[in-house]
This record gives sequence, C-alpha cells and structure tokens, in this order.
Amino acid sequence: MNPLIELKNMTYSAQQKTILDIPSFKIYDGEILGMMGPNGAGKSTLLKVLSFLEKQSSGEIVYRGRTIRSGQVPLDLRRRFSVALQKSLLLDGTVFQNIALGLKLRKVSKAMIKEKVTHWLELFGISHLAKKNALYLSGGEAQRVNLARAMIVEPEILFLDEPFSALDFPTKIRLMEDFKRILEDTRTTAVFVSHDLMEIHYLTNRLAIIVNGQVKQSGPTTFVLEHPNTSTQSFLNEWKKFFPALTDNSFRQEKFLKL
Ligand SMILES: Nc1ncnc2c1ncn2[C@@H]1O[C@H](COP(=O)(O)OP(=O)(O)OP(=O)(O)O)[C@@H](O)[C@H]1O
Repeated sequence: MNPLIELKNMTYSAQQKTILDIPSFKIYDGEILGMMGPNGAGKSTLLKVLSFLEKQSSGEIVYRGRTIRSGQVPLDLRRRFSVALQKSLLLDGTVFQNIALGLKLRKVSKAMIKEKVTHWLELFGISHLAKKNALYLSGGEAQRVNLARAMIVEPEILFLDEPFSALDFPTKIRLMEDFKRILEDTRTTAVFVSHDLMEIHYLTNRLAIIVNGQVKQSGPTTFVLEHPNTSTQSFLNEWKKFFPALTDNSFRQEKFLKL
C-alpha cells in the first residue's frame, strides 16, 4: 500500500531544542490514525508539521510521492487539508456562514455552497442551527459546526487535535458516533490527537504512541493497547489500570456506547 504521507529523517527544533525526531513514519489512505502520549511529547507539533502549518527543520515529508524538503512551504497542499482543534474558533456570523467559509474562499458558486452546506448541516444534525450566531452555541454544538466546517471542503486528510476534550460525556459520545460514521462513509483519512484512551479506542484503527518527540510504537490500535512495548508500557499501563476492559472488544460494543 502506498502511503499518503511519509516522513523521512524528519526533525523539528525550536529554541535550540529538538522537539521531534522521526526517522520514518507513514500515514495511509483511509485510515484513522490516533496519536497519544504524555504532555509535552510533541503530538500537536507533529500535527502542525504534517499539515504544513509548521516547517520541519530537517528531513523530508513525502506527500503522495511529492517530496517537500525542509524550508519549503507547499501552500497548494495546505488547501487539501483541514485542521480542527479543541477550541472551535468560530467567527462572528451565522452557523451557515461559518460552515460555508472554506467553499467561499475556494470561489465555489453560491448555489453549490447552499447545496453543500445544507448537506453537511444535515449530516451533523445541526440544520436547526443554520441561522444562529456561531458565537452563541453550546460547546457540543460549536464542535459540530467546527467539524462540519472542516469536512465540507472534502479534505484529503483531516487533522484533529483533541476536538472532543471539552465536551461532557453524553455529548461526546453522540458526536463521536455521528463523526465516526461520517468519516467511514466519506472514507476520509484522519489523524487524531487525544489524551482520552476511550476516544482513541472508539475512533481509530491505528495508534502511534509519541514520547519525547519520537514515535515509540505504532500499529493497529487494539494491538498496541494490548501489547505495549518497553518504551510505551509505563505510559499505557497507567491508563489500563483504570480501564482494564478497554482492550476487550466487547467492551466498546456493549458498555461504552450505552453508558
Ligand atoms: N515554537 C516553540 N518554541 C519552543 N518550544 C516549543 C515550540 N513548540 C513546541 N514547543 C515545545 O515542544 C514540546 C512539545 O509540545 P507539543 O505541544 O507538541 O506537545 P503535546 O504532546 O501536544 O503536549 P500536550 O499533550 O500537553 O498538549 C513542549 O515542550 C513545548 O513547550
């Protein structure tokens, strides 16, 4: 399988400190890749480098066979990606206008914008909010708008940095269920940073554990959770003490979704 993105000897440094040092890492078409690791491990920085919001200090990022070397800013590629952060950063305007923004910037016709926004409002279950000012939404509503805004441009990769962390548990579950279905239906490749093992377990099919700016382990999510290696076990075993059943597949089906 050809990777969508490949990192080769990639480092990222700031203030004379190496923050990321990744000799080799690949992201594949259609996967939902989770990234976990302790505070300050470099997850958000990696997300920014992968989405070309930050330039790597050395090494190469190969995107669909096109090599981007350190120092280069591939502005044309940025438009193919969407980034959704924990804080939804919505603009003062209606929900409709917020979701339409990416299409407007891409000079899509008014009729097409209307059709697409209506479609994405429906998919995220927020049609009733279309005319509401986006600054006066609840956290759960705002995050639905944020995700619809990211998805409407049909990104080749969606980068998510803790988008659910501020939501209460039932709101989070409902949004994650809807979002997972949308990602699967649209076959969107997604890279998802989270501190929450339940979110990671539910949403992702591959997991990378980042510690001290390095990818210490990656593989199918359930496998990594069940078989931490010597570099990741101290981090993962802390989690597993509190959620021993997370490595049991039936847990997700029978308990997690019905909580
Ligand atoms: N521009 C910068 N200048 C200096 N240090 C930076 C810069 N960007 C990131 N760092 C440092 O790099 C390290 C990794 O930060 P990053 O935000 O990527 O970690 P993280 O894994 O996302 O952390 P958290 O889980 O706490 O959100 C931190 O020590 C941070 O202070």
